[in-house]
Amino acid sequence: MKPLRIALTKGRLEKTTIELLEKIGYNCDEVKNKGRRLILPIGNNDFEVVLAKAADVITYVEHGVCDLGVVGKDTILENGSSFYELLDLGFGKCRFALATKKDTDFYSGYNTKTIATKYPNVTRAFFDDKDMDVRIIKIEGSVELAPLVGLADGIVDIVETGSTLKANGLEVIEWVCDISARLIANTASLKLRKAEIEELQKKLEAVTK
Ligand SMILES: Nc1ncnc2c1ncn2[C@@H]1O[C@H](COP(=O)(O)OP(=O)(O)OP(=O)(O)O)[C@@H](O)[C@H]1O
Ligand SMILES: O=P(O)(O)OC[C@H]1O[C@H](OP(=O)(O)OP(=O)(O)O)[C@H](O)[C@@H]1O
Repeated sequence: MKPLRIALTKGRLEKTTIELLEKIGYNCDEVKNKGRRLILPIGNNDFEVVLAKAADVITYVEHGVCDLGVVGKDTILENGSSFYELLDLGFGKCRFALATKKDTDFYSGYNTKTIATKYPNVTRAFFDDKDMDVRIIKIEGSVELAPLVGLADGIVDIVETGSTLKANGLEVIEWVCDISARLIANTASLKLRKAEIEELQKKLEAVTK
């Protein structure tokens, strides 16, 4: 049978994911020495690893070309729908927050507020929950800039240590939700390759508790 294929989010989550796979006994030397290769074997050809941008991990898993994925809850909330979330892997911990310039009374006044974010769907759901109409502007990065240059009244963004907010004179006015890395599975793979997937899930569970 073909090895199970796992899509891993490259960047911030990459190193810890590889460390976890090594901790449960799979040799990841090929991934660590990948060069420009995009599909790598791990273990004794037990799995194939694909390294992809976060949102693409979900696309590959949803389309069934990858059986499993490791991706942040932020990406799942923003993009995800038809796959199973199997496990909270307990790393990549950060939070979504609503932040503004320090000492701003964000909720005062009757004018429609403008929010800049990389995560328009998460932002829409957050304000819908409050029955609050906001204008959302999609930004691709360095979201903290938007209130500083006068583009937005606030931002919804990821906060980990809080140092980016602090360095730019911004503060959290409300926490939106917690984020961490998750193991996800394609719905058909979970039925067809249940035993193999459950075995991996159990091993990961044992080291992430
Ligand atoms: N401080 C943080 N900022 C952003 N993401 C974080 C942070 N800490 C943990 N994460 C998690 O790491 C994941 C990957 O983040 P990373 O910045 O590597 O990629 P990205 O968000 O796609 O950004 P880029 O477009 O710069 O590659 C996020 O989706 C999130 O789950
Ligand atoms: O609370 P902190 O520890 O400061 O981390 C949070 C910052 O890190 C992320 O940005 P990233 O470095 O991914 O750059 P980006 O803004 O270009 O996406 C996030 O969007 C915040 O800006």
